[in-house]
Amino acid sequence: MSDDDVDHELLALMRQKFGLGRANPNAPPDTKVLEHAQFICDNSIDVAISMAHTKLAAIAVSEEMQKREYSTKSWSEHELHPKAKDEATVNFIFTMDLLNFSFWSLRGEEERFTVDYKGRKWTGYWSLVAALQRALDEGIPITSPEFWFDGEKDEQEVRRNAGTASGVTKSAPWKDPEAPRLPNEAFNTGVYPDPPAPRLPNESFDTGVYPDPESPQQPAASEANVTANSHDGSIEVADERILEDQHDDDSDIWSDALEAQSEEAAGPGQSPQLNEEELAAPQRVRCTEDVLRHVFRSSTNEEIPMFNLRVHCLREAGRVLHDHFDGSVVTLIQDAKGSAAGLVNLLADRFSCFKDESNYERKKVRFLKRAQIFVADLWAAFEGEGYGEFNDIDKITMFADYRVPQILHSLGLISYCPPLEGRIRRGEIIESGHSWEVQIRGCSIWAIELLRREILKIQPNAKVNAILLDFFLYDLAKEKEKAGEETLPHHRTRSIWY
Ligand SMILES: Nc1nc2c(c(CN[C@H]3C=C[C@H](O)[C@@H]3O)cn2[C@@H]2O[C@H](COP(=O)(O)O)[C@@H](O)[C@H]2O)c(=O)[nH]1
Repeated sequence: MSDDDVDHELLALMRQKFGLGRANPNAPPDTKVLEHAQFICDNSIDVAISMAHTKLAAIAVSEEMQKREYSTKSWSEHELHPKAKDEATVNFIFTMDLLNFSFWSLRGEEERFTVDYKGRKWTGYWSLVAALQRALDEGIPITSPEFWFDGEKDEQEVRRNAGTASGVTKSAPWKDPEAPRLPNEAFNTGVYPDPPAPRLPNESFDTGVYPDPESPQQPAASEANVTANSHDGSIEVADERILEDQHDDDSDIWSDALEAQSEEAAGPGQSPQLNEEELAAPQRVRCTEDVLRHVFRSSTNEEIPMFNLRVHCLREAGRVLHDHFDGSVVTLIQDAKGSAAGLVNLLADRFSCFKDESNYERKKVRFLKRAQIFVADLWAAFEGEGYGEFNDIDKITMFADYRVPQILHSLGLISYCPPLEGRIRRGEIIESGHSWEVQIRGCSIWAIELLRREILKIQPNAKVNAILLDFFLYDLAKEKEKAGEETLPHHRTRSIWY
């Protein structure tokens, strides 16, 4: 670091020591996400924003949004989104955005995690929404916090009865049901130990013939999984195959635990069988991992990505809501007193699984993607009224996921340095927290802000904010993907945050 570089850590320390720049307790809440996005963009060397393309996109995007009459109403028009303006919808949206991350797959369209619902096959984000709707149709109360909270106690009882708690090797502490928590550094780095790699196709076990790792459908050698070593916080990049071997080594112990609870999956698309009592009275079903595997069952060989961590998110949210918000999401919303930024900060402060932060140039930066999209989904679903009424909704920024940066790149608003573009084009995983990932996320947020400003320059009365721009561009990205118009693939980072 050269002499004239600002040492942000030292600056923050001096401010704290001399009470300078201390947040005014009466100031309106601010998430700092937009400020940090501008800081990242101003200091990015691998990702750039094109103002020329931003100005052009402002014309095209505003015209298309006007043509489609794009508004908060568009949210409820999606087939799978809940329509009622009630507390059940609040709970649905909270559950959805608690788990709204990492749906991309190393597998082809036929093999990737897929949910069959209402006669259609749903993948990606929509597979999550479909799985939740399917569970509710089956009478499983998957969107109620007390269900997740009570399930944690049930789970420990089930495992104690199965006598597996002591049997799980310490080499994978996150698998040990008695382990108090995921390693703290996992929350700090955002890199979580991957759940056991998906099992190989069943026929491999029957025939003993395993797919040739070099064969085209296998992930490229460089597409690795990233796992956090829970002992020293280091990041190990393990090849997919190595991870599968590890999984096979541990799987006896791990699958013993599951078998102790119920029959193993009867094969692709079949979940562990719920017992007659559970099937007859699903509303009394307990939220054990077995039941969650049933909820998130796939019609292919791939289970929902990062299953363990999704369970962890549900368990933590159930505990925090029970301990601090009377077990109610509505109470959580009311505690924010009508402030969108206040609700985002409340989520980030109270729920570690919403605390989506990173470091850039020795400064802590906040993205808070799922906390922000929760507030945005509430605002859109309730059309700015009732549980969706906020006095500062325009403080919400774009949600730094992996899909919108892809369309921003295809529209020319953002561009990548050749090594980064090459890595994305080859589909190689970028470690969570890597400078490249932080630059993509920060510059995408700032690009949407610049786009919003350019639209208001040409249409001062446009009803547009970062949320509607983001929703519109996400939907546009999915339309392009469906039409096979994808250009550069999205960047791949296995992350719990987005
Ligand atoms: N920035 C942004 N990211 C979004 C969404 C949505 C869906 N929002 C719905 C609600 C209103 C809109 O009209 C949408 O219909 C999902 N995601 C993220 O994308 C990824 C999933 O991608 P794929 O694997 O292709 O399904 C994953 O990180 C997920 O968290 C969005 O709107 N904005």
